[in-house]
Amino acid sequence: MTRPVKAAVFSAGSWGTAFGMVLADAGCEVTLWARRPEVADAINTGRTNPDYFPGAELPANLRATTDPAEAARGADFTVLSIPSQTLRGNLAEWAPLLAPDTVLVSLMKGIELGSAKRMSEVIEEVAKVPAERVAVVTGPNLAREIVARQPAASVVACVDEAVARRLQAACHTPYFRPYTSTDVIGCELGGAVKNVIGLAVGIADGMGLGDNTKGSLITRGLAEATRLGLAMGADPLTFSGLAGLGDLVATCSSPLSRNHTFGTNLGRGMTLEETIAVTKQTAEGVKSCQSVADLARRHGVDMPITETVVDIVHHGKPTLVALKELMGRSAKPERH
Ligand SMILES: NC(=O)C1=CN([C@@H]2O[C@H](COP(=O)(O)OP(=O)(O)OC[C@H]3O[C@@H](n4cnc5c(N)ncnc54)[C@H](O)[C@@H]3O)[C@@H](O)[C@H]2O)C=CC1
Ligand SMILES: O=C(CO)COP(=O)(O)O
Repeated sequence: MTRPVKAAVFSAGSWGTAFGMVLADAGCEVTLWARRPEVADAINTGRTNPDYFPGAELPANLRATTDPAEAARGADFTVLSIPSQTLRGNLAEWAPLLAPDTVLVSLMKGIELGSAKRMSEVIEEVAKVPAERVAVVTGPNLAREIVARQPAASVVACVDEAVARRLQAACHTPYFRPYTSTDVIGCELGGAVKNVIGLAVGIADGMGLGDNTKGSLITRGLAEATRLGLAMGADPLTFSGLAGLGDLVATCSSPLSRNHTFGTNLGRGMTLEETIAVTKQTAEGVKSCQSVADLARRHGVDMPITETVVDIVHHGKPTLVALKELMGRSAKPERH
């Protein structure tokens, strides 16, 4: 008899809990690492994570612990779902605890500030593992809808296709349909850039602008992601898939998106400080817009919407001025 696949998920936030549930529903034995003992207790005794998903019942094969060594022990897959900017520090602590040969799986949609590294690059560097042992899950996967077991598709990417197929089997459920890819670069860029465009669309929504603006921002945002991807060696077709267009559509249409909501609050006239104060969960685009803009500059790629988001969010540029400048750039042919 073959033993069940074991998965460790760091941590018990919104997407960590939801993806842990997906893995458990797919038949894995899952241990979530929670920072706070009350969260681990609620999961183990009440089968719920009330801070994130009040009322949602979690499966019995999803357990939680505050002990990272216990979570990591014997895991075939070690899933990482924490804010991108904390990954390097946290993983340095967890690396000595990781099961030998475990596959590290990033759920994170950010780019490291300063280094401008993708999450899989940070993982390879800190855990000292080859690219063949690092995978990425990305796509239109708003955690709250996943916890409600509403149908969604996703992409599991690894440079080693056999590893991607193993992960695909480990997280395939009647409501969660993962597709494999070997384009890790494209998948990670798709996730990081869509958060920045989600902020831009949120700002436009908050300013009271309509669906023509939204359609324009999504499409030209996709062109920015594709251009950056091409410059960095990604497959441009990845951006018209789930990791690109699919996630842009979900994020830019949904009030469940933290990036979209963050932008909407800014667009309505809240200050950055006020917006941060009312944002309870991770909105990766707020920091990653700077690292995406940095990547673009390093690769000589023009990303005007991304630059505009940086100007509004970090340099306090008034939204109307930023909009006028964005629309007033020199006329061009439509290119990706
Ligand atoms: N929530 C969603 O719908 C989705 C989120 N993602 C991505 O998943 C990643 C995680 O996001 P969420 O789970 O949504 O965020 P969250 O804010 O709901 O949860 C973050 C988790 O990280 C923990 N954490 C925060 N700071 C930490 C630190 N310094 N050290 C260790 N742990 C820390 C928190 O306790 C919490 O458990 C992000 O990169 C996000 O872009 C991707 C797809 C869907
Ligand atoms: O990545 C997500 C959906 O795929 C979640 O988006 P937010 O991080 O903006 O909530």
